[in-house]
Amino acid sequence: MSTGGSSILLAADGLALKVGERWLCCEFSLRLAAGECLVLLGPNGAGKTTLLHTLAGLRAPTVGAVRLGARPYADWDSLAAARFRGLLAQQQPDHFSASVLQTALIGRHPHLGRWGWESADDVAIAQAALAELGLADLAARDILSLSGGERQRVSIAALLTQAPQLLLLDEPTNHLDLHYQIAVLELFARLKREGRGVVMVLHDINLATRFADQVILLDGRGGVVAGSRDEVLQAARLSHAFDHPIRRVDIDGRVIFLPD
Ligand SMILES: Nc1ncnc2c1ncn2[C@@H]1O[C@H](COP(=O)(O)OP(=O)(O)OP(=O)(O)O)[C@@H](O)[C@H]1O
Repeated sequence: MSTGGSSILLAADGLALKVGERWLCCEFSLRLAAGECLVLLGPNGAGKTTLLHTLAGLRAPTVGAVRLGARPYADWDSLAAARFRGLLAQQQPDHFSASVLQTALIGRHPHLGRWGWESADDVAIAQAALAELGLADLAARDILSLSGGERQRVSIAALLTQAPQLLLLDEPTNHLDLHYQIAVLELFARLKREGRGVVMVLHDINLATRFADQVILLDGRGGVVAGSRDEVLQAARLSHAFDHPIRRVDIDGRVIFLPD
């Protein structure tokens, strides 16, 4: 995949991943430029989260190299890396009571000075992020009292509060109703247009069709196809990867993939 001359936020060369004795994907490369969205697709257990965590620098690739901006993760100071890229994890472990605002403020930690105190500006950034996710009225609520969808939106607000250049999102639509699924993906699309980079794991092929510029499709058997959205999202490739017949339908100028 090539993205011309614009600023590269994330690159991987000759990447291949193995867990235990099983290869999740054979070698491939990627380039993600500012202003682009890459979607990772594939069946359960194919390796999407493992790949996302590798791209986030949380685990080393089995083969190949990952670069954040122009440098390998090993050359990054951990706080600087946390200001550059942020990860929305698939599950949020909540063990202790905290307010929604305090939880969103965790996103400011990589930005705080040596004493670690949040300033009024940090609080304003967190409050704006909560408002963006429709959570302003819940700012004082205990995080342990929230519904699944509300909790997911707080996690997204914490990521916006972190304000990284590159957003790595593991199933960002988890727990969200239809309205918020589209709203959060539109929000990430806006951040992308403003010059950030987005990498996200999705299960919905039609949301991938709508929001991706590039796609990496893992087939769960070690096969991987990486390329532009239209190169990768083809009925035959998707049917093979998901081991289920999938048809392409064109409706009112939009492409829809339907499982038989
Ligand atoms: N430490 C490990 N040892 C052995 N296998 C592992 C380990 N970690 C992950 N796996 C396996 O690697 C595979 C890929 O897991 P991963 O979570 O990346 O898949 P995924 O595509 O994100 O799946 P899902 O769609 O179900 O979330 C799974 O079969 C998982 O059980």
